[in-house]
Amino acid sequence: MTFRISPSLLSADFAKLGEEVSNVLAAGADWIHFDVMDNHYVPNLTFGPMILEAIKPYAGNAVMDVHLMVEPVDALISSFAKAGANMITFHPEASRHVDRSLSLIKDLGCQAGLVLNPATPLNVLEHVMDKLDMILLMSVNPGFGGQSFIPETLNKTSAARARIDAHVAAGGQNILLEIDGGVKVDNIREIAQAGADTFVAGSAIFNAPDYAAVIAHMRAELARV
Ligand SMILES: O=C(CO)[C@@H](O)[C@H](O)COP(=O)(O)O
Repeated sequence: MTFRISPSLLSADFAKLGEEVSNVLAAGADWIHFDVMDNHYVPNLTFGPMILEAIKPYAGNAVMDVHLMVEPVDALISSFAKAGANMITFHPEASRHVDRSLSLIKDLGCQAGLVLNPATPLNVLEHVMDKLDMILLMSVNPGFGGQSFIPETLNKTSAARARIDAHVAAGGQNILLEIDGGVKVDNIREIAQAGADTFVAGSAIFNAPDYAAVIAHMRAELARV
């Protein structure tokens, strides 16, 4: 399996975001995870599309993995697609018309995903599997970096993996499975063994003095899966 590491800029130094993007990619990251919080859907406020546009040149060809923690979603989907997002994910609770929001993302030329909070059941995926490029399972409640991984996420990850495998076996497209929250060197292997292939890590990488060393450690753990 191919694994991807997507460092969350939420824990980066906001005073030098462009440099942080270049540095973490040079340190071996695959994607850049861009957490958009609106102080409405979640109790925190981060960045908008103008910031994404400003940092995009620092990312080269790396996927800008935009996680919308906003409500409503549709107007911002368009703004972030124009600003350079490659993957756009949103929470089903935040869209009145989930199928329409997924189509909007695809029509704008981006990849689309749904994000499930720890207490959101997998059933919400049932009628939209054909439209998904990625499922993002939150392993913390959204809004803040630096929280502890919720262990029940491992069972949910296995169940999501089983759904994806069944979908592919029935002739459907592959769907990436990303986990976000409390991902560290010491739990990434267990999360991968449960079925994840894409890992968001914020504080584990950006709070460390040597990004490359942490990413190399994570990859070494993933190589043991
Ligand atoms: O979306 C979120 C939080 O809402 C995450 O992306 C966190 O930013 C991950 O941070 P760590 O738990 O890895 O520090």
